[in-house]
Amino acid sequence: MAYPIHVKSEIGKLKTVLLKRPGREVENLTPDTMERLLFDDIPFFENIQKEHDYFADTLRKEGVEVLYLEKLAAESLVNEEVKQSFLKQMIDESGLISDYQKQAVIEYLGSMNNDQMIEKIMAGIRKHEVEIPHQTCLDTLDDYPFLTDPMPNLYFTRDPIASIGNGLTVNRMTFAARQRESLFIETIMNYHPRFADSGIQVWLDRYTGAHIEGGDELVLSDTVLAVGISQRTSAHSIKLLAEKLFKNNSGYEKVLAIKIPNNRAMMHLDTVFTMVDYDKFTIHPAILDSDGKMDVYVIEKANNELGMTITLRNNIEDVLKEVLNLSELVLIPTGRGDAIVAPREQWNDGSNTLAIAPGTVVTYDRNYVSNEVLREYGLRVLEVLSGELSRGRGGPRCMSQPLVREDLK
Ligand SMILES: NC(=[NH2+])NCCC[C@H](N)C(=O)O
Repeated sequence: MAYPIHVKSEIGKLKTVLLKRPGREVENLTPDTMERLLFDDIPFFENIQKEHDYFADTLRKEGVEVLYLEKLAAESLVNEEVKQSFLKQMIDESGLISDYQKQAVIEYLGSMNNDQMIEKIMAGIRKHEVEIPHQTCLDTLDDYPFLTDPMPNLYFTRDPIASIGNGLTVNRMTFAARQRESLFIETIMNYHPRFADSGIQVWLDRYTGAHIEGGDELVLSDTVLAVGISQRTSAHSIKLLAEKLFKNNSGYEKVLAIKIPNNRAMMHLDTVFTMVDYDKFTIHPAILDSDGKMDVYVIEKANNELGMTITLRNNIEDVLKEVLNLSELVLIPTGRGDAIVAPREQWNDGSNTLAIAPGTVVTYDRNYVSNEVLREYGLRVLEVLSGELSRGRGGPRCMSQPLVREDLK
């Protein structure tokens, strides 16, 4: 049977991917809100859309089926009851204070067709758009222009979800700015005809008591995962994920919990480390200490009381060789490891490659040194436009969620 989700590696030929075209939500960023909404600058709208279309076309030309989150979400709400309960939950999670506000917003959105409604929820709702009874109540009087916030990070489809084997994690995200994103995913998985009732396993849901984001979740093989302990993913959530995978015949038997620095530039593991071929990885040198070491906790399925053993190691190269049965392995340094080039290109996601087949990667054109190094190592590098997309601090891996990859031979 063909599963709607089937991802057993980071590099198997990509067959189906989930994207989100940047919409009005990025036009609703302002200098006052961008930091809280996790942006470092305001993108030029027309160009960010063009660049994203170029990215999608690059994938299509390589034979990848491109699905759009916004379209799937709208198609999931055909049933009126489903639509109403989705709307209610979305509005409950949108930070509105009074019931009057909530009711007025639900009525406003409910009067639209499903495509418009999804677009509007994602874009955010300005105060002047909705007439609210009892407008004099204090909670609508401040200067803040939005009733519900825009969700400008939606084009980073990597994060609210992670496909693992024939299942997924629907993520409880760290910052309020992104938490509603995974409600779209949950709704699609439960109600879209392509996914509903197809036996997809949910390894963690968005109500899990610990946070995790897909940028930290790397599927190294059909038995091994790597998960970053990062600004966005807690060690506790990795333990919960390992437990769930080990107990439920997922096929996964090892999880590498990789500790990375907690800062803006390196918010997720995939901003500093990605797999690009059977035996090749990109790595940002700044995650290694002066001896070239870092903390890697190897979590293995076991027949003990915990159901697992946990061993602290510090040589990532040795650990990767062992768990992937490789005699040799290449770590390719971002920006050639240069003290200026590496941090500069990493900032614009020079380490954040999307592998679409073993040895074929999609990268941002601006990171020309890192791209050159990848080519020197024999990789096929497909460059995409990055003037505006990069302002959201995410690259090709962040902007894509593989749903189906071919198994490796
Ligand atoms: N997988 C990733 N590295 N995603 C990058 C997400 C960037 C986004 N602005 C955020 O801060 O959440």
